[in-house]
Amino acid sequence: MALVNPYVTYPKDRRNIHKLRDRFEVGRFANEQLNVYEKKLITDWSRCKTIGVDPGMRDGIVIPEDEFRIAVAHSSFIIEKAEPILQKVSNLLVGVPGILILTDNQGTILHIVGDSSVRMRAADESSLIEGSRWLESLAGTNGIGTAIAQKEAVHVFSNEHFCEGWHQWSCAATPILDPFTEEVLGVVDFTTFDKDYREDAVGLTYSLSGHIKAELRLQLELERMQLIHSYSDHSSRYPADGIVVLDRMGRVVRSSPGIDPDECDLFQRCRCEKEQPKMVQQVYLPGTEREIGSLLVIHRKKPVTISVPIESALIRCVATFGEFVTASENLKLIMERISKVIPSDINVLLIGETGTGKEIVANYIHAHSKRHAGPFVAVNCGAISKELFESKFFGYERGAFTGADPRGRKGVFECADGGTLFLDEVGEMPLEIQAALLRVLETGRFNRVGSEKEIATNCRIVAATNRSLSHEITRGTFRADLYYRLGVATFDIPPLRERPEDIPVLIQRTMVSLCRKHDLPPSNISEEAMELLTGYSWPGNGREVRNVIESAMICGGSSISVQDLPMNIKYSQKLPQEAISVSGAHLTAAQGRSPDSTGYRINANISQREVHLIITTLEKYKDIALACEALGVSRATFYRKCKAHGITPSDYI
Ligand SMILES: Nc1ncnc2c1ncn2[C@@H]1O[C@H](COP(=O)(O)OP(=O)(O)OP(=O)(O)O)[C@@H](O)[C@H]1O
Repeated sequence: MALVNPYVTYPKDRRNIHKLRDRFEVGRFANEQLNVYEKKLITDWSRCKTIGVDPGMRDGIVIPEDEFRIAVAHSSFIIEKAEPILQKVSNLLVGVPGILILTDNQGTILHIVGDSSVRMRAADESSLIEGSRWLESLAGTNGIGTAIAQKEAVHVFSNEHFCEGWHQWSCAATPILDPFTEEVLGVVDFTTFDKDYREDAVGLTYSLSGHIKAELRLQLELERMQLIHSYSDHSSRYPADGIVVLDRMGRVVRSSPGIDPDECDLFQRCRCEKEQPKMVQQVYLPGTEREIGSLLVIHRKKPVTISVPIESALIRCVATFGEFVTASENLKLIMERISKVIPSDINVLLIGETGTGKEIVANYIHAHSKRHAGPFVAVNCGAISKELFESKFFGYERGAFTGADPRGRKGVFECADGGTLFLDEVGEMPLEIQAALLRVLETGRFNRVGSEKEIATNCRIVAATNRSLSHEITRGTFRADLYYRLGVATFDIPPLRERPEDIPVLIQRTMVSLCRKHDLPPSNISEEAMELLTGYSWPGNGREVRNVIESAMICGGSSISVQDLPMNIKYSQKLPQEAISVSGAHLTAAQGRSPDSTGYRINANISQREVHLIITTLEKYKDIALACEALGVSRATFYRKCKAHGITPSDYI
């Protein structure tokens, strides 16, 4: 805001203004050479005349009391900040015959401080009191109204005022602007009798307005942060709906992607054509009763719900651990505990169903450990034949066996030297190999196949399994001593069905990453499709999410609807919580954990559904690898499930 307004920059001369006003009244200024200041006065007076302001006005317009109360409530946060500032300055202006005035953006006087005799005469002679309104359209050219109209600092002196009733006053005024939007929020005015006119008065209002604006900035920043926090919080609580948060002035601070605030009735007016919010909440400053804005939950119009890529609040409330994301409070705690053991270099065992993200957790451990500059070597123990185990793990010397690389080869222990060795599906390891692995873990040394020479190894082991190793120990298929060596720190990664809040999160993440991978435009997902996806039990966890979304995106283009989902999801029904936990127990049992020890029954319906799913997928793809991919399970899991259900895959290919 620059001090360039002619009301400020031109010297005040009552006689000249008087002459100009006479010529204005008889319309004799048309052909005259007027300077910028005179032109400005003529323009402003003409505007007042055109809109019908009475130049003979002697009393300001006072609004009804209840209207004034509303105006005060509406500007309470400005009053709160401005009042102490004006009071402090007024205390310093001892003996100065003037009053400091605060108004709202409608020119309503909210607060007056200063010389009591000036204040009294202003009230008596001009109704210049709290509750009077000074917009230019009501009171003609005047300090308050003209500062609002021109959004600039002004100094309206004596007979520069359009109405005769204010000619005895001199009013310096500066608008208070919103620190973020630069909209006028109110005005600071300094009024004296015209005989006490002080050129520096406008400087006073200018600096007061700047001071108030700075205070408001701090306050609004704080409120904005709180409003955004409420938005994030509600977005994760109502993932299927749209959220709009408004600040205390009713301005939109944030709205969910796909929700157009213009399409919504943000103030819930009756008989409104626009979308009515299904929930409205006031937002308060924490620990206070101070209302800082409101939050609206809006039912999303079908079919579009979630847009990708988005800066969604849901995503924002999600914790990320490298590639691993979760909105589940329980899983966040587990991940935090994992983070704590990373610096210690101890071996870590991760237990969780297929596709729960164990490998990305292992990667996270490596990337954040002191070994991060070393190699990360992942080995799927379930995919290596018994015969090749030794050579794969320990390497072999030249000519060790027929068909081997004639130059010899390093095993994974050597490859992972100085880094992390990730042993996936460690529960699938044959007993003989377990003994060899245990030896290496105990001694830190091994021999290549066909060599007498011992090699030292220096790697951290992160192992993963979807089996209950304690159950395997009781069955005698897993060595207890190896279990204790591997599982110095053991963590359970819960399946997706036990943390349904992660389903939309993984869907969104997957859509964003697939958009990037396939160079696709941002995609949407219909509400019905989203409902089916969130109600599904995801036996293949994150991997299955990826497969389903990838094929749906390829089929459905930029908008995924129910018809793009696979049959098993399309015809799945949301399972009641009880059934979901039974289903969990069933899958756990199938993976080797004891159903008896957990006391769960196997639900025959769910078992049947799994059988149906495996068979129809096999019949559709006629290929085990493709069927595994479509189901989102590893080959080992697939075979385990076939075995558990007595299915012979070759019967259906
Ligand atoms: N919480 C998660 N955050 C991000 N991606 C996830 C998450 N959970 C699973 N995924 C995704 O699911 C897929 C499978 O992840 P990963 O291979 O790490 O699972 P796993 O538990 O090791 O499976 P397996 O039993 O076959 O070893 C990956 O594409 C991964 O990106």
